[in-house]
Amino acid sequence: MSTVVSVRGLRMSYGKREVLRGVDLEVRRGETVALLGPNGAGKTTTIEILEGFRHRAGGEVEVLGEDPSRGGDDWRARIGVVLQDWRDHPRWRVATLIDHVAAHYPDPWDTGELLRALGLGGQAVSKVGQLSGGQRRRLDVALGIVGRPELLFLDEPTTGFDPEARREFHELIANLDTTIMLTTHDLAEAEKLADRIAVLLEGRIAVFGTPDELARAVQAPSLVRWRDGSEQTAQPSELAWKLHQKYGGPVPDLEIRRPTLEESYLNLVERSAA
Ligand SMILES: Nc1ncnc2c1ncn2[C@@H]1O[C@H](COP(=O)(O)OP(=O)(O)OP(=O)(O)O)[C@@H](O)[C@H]1O
Repeated sequence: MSTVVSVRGLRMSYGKREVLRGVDLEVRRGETVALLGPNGAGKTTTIEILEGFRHRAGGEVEVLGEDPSRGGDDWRARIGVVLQDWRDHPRWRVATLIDHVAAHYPDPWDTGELLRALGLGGQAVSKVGQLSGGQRRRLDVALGIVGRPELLFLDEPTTGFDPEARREFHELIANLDTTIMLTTHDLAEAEKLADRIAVLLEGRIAVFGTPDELARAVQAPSLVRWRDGSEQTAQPSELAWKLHQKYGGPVPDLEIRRPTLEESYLNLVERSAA
């Protein structure tokens, strides 16, 4: 599987404040990677460096085979970007704006088809400034994918979506045939969309892997419940074995619940803050 994004020892500072202190990351073609981390961890900074919008202080970065700080128009046309906050063109009509952006790409989506796919079919002639927050966000996504990018960056894509819009958006993203890198604070979203999850903490990637690998690496406690009690433990099979011995056979109503992604994540963040 080929590598689409390769980051080695990425460093970035704002003034004297060092935000990224050696980020290593690799995204393979076709996969969806979620970048998680607390507020201010440097997720947007990382994404903006990969998009070529920000110059790094150090380290090696390659996106679609090029250094983003030197990427030209052809390179940029292969990348789709959905920024966190994009407030412009209030007077443009939705379809006109998409047509305008689509004209910059060699093989764009058909505007009507794209709007329908994003649940914006009824807003084609609405002015951008009159859209609701969720509709505006979907338009951001439309603008990010209209050029059928090989690599799509989504920075907190579903902020402000209602549950139905979020579900529809997840279906759309899951069906996109492209490599995706997204940031989110929604753990359920990361679990649903991402093949692998990277957690950015204190300027480095603390853990990178599937949700299961993350849970194993973090070793957040599992909950063991049985008829006569319950206990949280990082070694559930050990406890189950002890209980087995204590009962002299099968443990009545034994249940082992592994940590959710959210529990693993919070455990990791709390440990780093301690
Ligand atoms: N242009 C800038 N100038 C100075 N400091 C900045 C700038 N952009 C970001 N920062 C600082 O760098 C740190 C990382 O910011 P960044 O936006 O990358 O974090 P984030 O992980 O995306 O946060 P959030 O989850 O809140 O979006 C923060 O402390 C932020 O205040």
